[in-house]
Amino acid sequence: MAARRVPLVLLACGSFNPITNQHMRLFELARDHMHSTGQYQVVGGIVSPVSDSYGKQGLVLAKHRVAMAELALQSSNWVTVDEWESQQPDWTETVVTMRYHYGRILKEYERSVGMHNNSNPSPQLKLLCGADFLDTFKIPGLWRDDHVEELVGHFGLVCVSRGELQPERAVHESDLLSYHRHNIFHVREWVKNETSATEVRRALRRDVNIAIRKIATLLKPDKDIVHEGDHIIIKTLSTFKNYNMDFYVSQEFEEDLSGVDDRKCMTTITWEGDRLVCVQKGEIEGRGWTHWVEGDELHLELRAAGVVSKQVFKKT
Ligand SMILES: Nc1ncnc2c1ncn2[C@@H]1O[C@H](COP(=O)(O)OP(=O)(O)OP(=O)(O)O)[C@@H](O)[C@H]1O
Ligand SMILES: NC(=O)c1ccc[n+]([C@@H]2O[C@H](COP(=O)(O)O)[C@@H](O)[C@H]2O)c1
Repeated sequence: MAARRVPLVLLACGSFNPITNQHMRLFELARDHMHSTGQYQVVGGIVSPVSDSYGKQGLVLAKHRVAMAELALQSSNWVTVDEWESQQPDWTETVVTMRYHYGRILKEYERSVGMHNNSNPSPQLKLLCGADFLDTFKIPGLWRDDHVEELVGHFGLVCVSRGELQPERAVHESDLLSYHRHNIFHVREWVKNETSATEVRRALRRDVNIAIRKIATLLKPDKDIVHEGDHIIIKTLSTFKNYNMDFYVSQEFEEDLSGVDDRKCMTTITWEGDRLVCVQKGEIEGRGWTHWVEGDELHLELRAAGVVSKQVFKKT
């Protein structure tokens, strides 16, 4: 009788700032590879974005990184985003995140064993990473030795090649990694792919047209409104762009939206009862918006060429 395969969950920790299609491909490559060993059955994948306190330059707020990852992974039936790490008040070391998920996975398994009396092998959790991640083990002071030991000795690593990096060499040059090499799985990505979150952010910064419009639909912005008589400032704060609208009620002004979606228009904002109504005369017919408050909610209706979209903001 064939030995039963070990159920395996793959966990990827990182900034996901933002998630890219290469992150999603990592999971697919790793799953195929682990299945090809004949020992494992990959039963799930987890994307775990770091918390805001990681403090890396340009790190977008966790709620946006999580929201983008959730949308990106909607089409996957086995990889999900987990918010736990991203919501921790302090930066969480990777091994601590692994312990948390493994504890959760084991509890679930024990519950199912109790219910079905099954004799399947216990599940395992392995860290899924790119070759650049493995290279960071050798940076002095970045990783505790006992953490690396636990990571590769107890859990295990599935490492996907990235560019010219040589993860096999990194393992060979470390006594600790070499000792646990049987628990480090190397996956070769043969398709040359230089996608990186840094490059995606750079492209977004430089080309605000198509990319920013697409990303804007994924963001959850905050609104900060300062209201002094007829002078109103509405700040729309999101991670890729902040936009300030500074105006006097009933006074037409030229609105420069070049940092948002590359257009200028002549804008007038007036009160209609307790609703703030904006008319934007420019390239698109019937463009404008209406803001109003209902209890704890700020409502925004956006209009353009007969199309209406709505946003609701919760008071914080
Ligand atoms: N193109 C890629 N090939 C292999 N691994 C990748 C690739 N892109 C990301 N990864 C891996 O995905 C994990 C999470 O990556 P992370 O969020 O740090 O993205 P990143 O693209 O490396 O970001 P940045 O460019 O900002 O450093 C890491 O283990 C990283 O090595
Ligand atoms: N000692 C540790 O546990 C340790 C050290 C450095 C980075 N990391 C993790 O590696 C990942 C690195 O992500 P970035 O490549 O986006 O910086 C993050 O998830 C971070 O938490 C962990």
